[in-house]
Amino acid sequence: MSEDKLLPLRQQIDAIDAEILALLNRRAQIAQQVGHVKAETDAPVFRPEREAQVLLKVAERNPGPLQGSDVQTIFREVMSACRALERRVTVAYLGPAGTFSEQAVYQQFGHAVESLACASIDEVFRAAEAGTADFGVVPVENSSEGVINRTLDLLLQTTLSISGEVAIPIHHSLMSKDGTMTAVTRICAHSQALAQCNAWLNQHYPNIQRQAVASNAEAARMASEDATVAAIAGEVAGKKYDLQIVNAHIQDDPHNRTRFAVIGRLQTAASGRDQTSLVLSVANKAGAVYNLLAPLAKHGVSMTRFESRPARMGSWEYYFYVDVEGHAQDEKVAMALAELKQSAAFFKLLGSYPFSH
Ligand SMILES: C=C(O[C@@H]1C=C(C(=O)O)C=C[C@H]1O)C(=O)O
Repeated sequence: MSEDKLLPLRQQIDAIDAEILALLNRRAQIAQQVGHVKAETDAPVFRPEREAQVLLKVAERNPGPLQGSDVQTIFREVMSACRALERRVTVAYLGPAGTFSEQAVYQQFGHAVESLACASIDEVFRAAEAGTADFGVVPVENSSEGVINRTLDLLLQTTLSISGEVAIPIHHSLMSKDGTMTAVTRICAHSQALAQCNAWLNQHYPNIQRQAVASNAEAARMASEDATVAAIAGEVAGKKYDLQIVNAHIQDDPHNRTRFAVIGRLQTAASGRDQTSLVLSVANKAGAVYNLLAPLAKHGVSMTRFESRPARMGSWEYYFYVDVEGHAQDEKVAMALAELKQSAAFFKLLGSYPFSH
């Protein structure tokens, strides 16, 4: 009988689990001591650069057979639980619960956090600015649909810094109460999700009405109460509202991803593999943008992102959202930024944080 063979293997697993448990709690005791040291100087509990280094190291050292990314998931939660012994940080996000924003919170902080659902991106910023939350998580850009304008506008004004970045794959599913489309007369989702599934919907359900609602989670809630509504949402939201999947992964781009910024009062220290975000503008004259960016090339700093937004002052002027490789305190980045600041009409450092892709 296979049970006879399983028993000794399971006994070995039990013994290993006891060792893991003891080691986890030894780690937790040290984290508590770290917490006491930090409390003496009112130092920040969450240190994204240190957590990024720990995650990088475990993936590098991982001998297998466990996959590196799975080992990182485990350690993210270990650190989250250890950190919660120092203090449980509060993180505001664009709610309701079950959205991809909530998933982004857990991807950055693990599950041992207090997550605070907010009704709008503005409210996430306000919560972090007022100190109701230690951090906020806001969407910045979707790989299919482009930037989230409201976030870019608020980053321009805020006193907060970007202290981290999370990118998560966005997989949309079509879901209904009974897993069929028989009774369905309306497909509901956030306008971004409808746009990201546009070609698929045109092909499969060209005659069913589409309705944009406040969030995919709201669409899922509606579908759970009304058999004539199908929702497009992530599977987490579907589970939360007990929906059945009609079709999984219906987004037009299989690599669809959204980047989120972690915003807070913390200015993240260098981890060794970092990225820096800034906003610039120049006077409206020939060659101005070219000249503006020259210091980056001069100091060998790579630009990884360049996005423009109209300044909305009636003139055709733009704000440029630029990401560069490295930390603002790295020598060559510091020199390039000092020169950029000199020549730009407007310069704002949004923050430096661990590189996450
Ligand atoms: C233990 C610390 O505090 C937190 C928890 C960490 C961990 O569990 O490894 C790492 C960084 C901090 O976010 C620390 O700063 O070293």
